[in-house]
Amino acid sequence: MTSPIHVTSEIGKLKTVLLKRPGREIENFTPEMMPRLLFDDIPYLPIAQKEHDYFADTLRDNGIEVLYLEKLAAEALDAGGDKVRDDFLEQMLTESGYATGTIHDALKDYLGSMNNQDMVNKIMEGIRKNEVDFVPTDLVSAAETEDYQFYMDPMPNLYFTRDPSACIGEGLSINHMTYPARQRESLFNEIVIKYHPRFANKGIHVWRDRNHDTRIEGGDELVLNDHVMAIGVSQRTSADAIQDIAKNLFKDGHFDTVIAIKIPHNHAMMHLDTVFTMINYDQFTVHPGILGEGGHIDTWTITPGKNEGELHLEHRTDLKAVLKDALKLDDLDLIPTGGGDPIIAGREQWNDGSNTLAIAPGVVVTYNRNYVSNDLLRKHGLKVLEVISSELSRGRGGPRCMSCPIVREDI
Ligand SMILES: NC(=[NH2+])NCCC[C@H](N)C(=O)O
Repeated sequence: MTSPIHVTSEIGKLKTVLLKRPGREIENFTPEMMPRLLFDDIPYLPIAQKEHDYFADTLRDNGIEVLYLEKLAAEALDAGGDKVRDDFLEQMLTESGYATGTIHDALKDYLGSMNNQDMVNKIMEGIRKNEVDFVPTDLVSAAETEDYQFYMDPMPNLYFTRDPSACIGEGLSINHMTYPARQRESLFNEIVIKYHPRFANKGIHVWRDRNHDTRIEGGDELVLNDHVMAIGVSQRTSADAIQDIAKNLFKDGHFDTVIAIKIPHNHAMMHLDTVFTMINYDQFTVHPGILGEGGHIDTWTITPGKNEGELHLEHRTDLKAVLKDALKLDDLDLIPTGGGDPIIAGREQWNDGSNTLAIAPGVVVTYNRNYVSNDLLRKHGLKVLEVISSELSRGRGGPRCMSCPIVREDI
């Protein structure tokens, strides 16, 4: 039986990818909510959808099957039946702050009256107080702050499907994410893997599930080849989580090396893939801003230790040398975002100029607005497919963030 998930590199010909078409959730908030929701602006929904459809069409035109999270989630609930739907709803309400109580009951009635697709869409876009038929009379619900508009917050970051889960080999990680704004997202991935007919009971290995306190996000998880991963030590991914997943990958998978790369902990560079991506057998994009004096950066090469369950860590600071050794290459082409010019690099990195999605070795999808980086990629021999990006980029993520590869051909 071939596994429904198969990802043994960042660059192998992409066959199947998971996207989320931006919906009402990306505009269902006010400027005051932006920092907490990890957005820098409020996108204009019709244009964001147009841009996203253009992105999806670009992938389809290149022979890639596009799946949508919102559709898979509803189909998973359809297949799971009443008990699965009820458990999912309870879990979602609990994680939204309503484990019990009259608001819980009112929200459950409200969502419970919908079909699965409407319910999924509604949870994603958020629930305003004024849309639920409910007058609080008990002390706890009456004490809820009146001026806050939402019972359940929107989840505008869902179109960054890269982050709540990551496919690795024939398995995946279903992630406990860092900020409350995104923590509920991976519940959708969990039900898809457990109950969607395409994935359920197919022997998919979950390298690490969402029931953890330590945090990891897919934007930090890069599959370099069938035995080497790079994982960012970042604002979103902790060292503990990296060591935990490394142990599981070494124990039950075909992986023997995890390179942990420490990047600055800030919003513009929240994940490794905002500053570093693999785009060909021996080519990478690198944002010059992550390299310190002399081009150095902290890395730890993690390999299995002497005894079962132990890890061996080697600290090194020459990224190029570390990658060359791990990938057994004589040379490497590290292509600097914005050509290395500090103003252009800063500007283009902010709009995800380093966040390229490879759909085959040497073929990448990028945002058209990063024209300096795009030209440079072409000069380095890459085929660059540009997609439109005025509204999508306001969420601080590019083509790699907006896509979760499910199946790639081996390299
Ligand atoms: N893989 C990525 N770089 N994803 C970008 C996620 C952006 C999103 N606004 C966040 O802060 O979480």
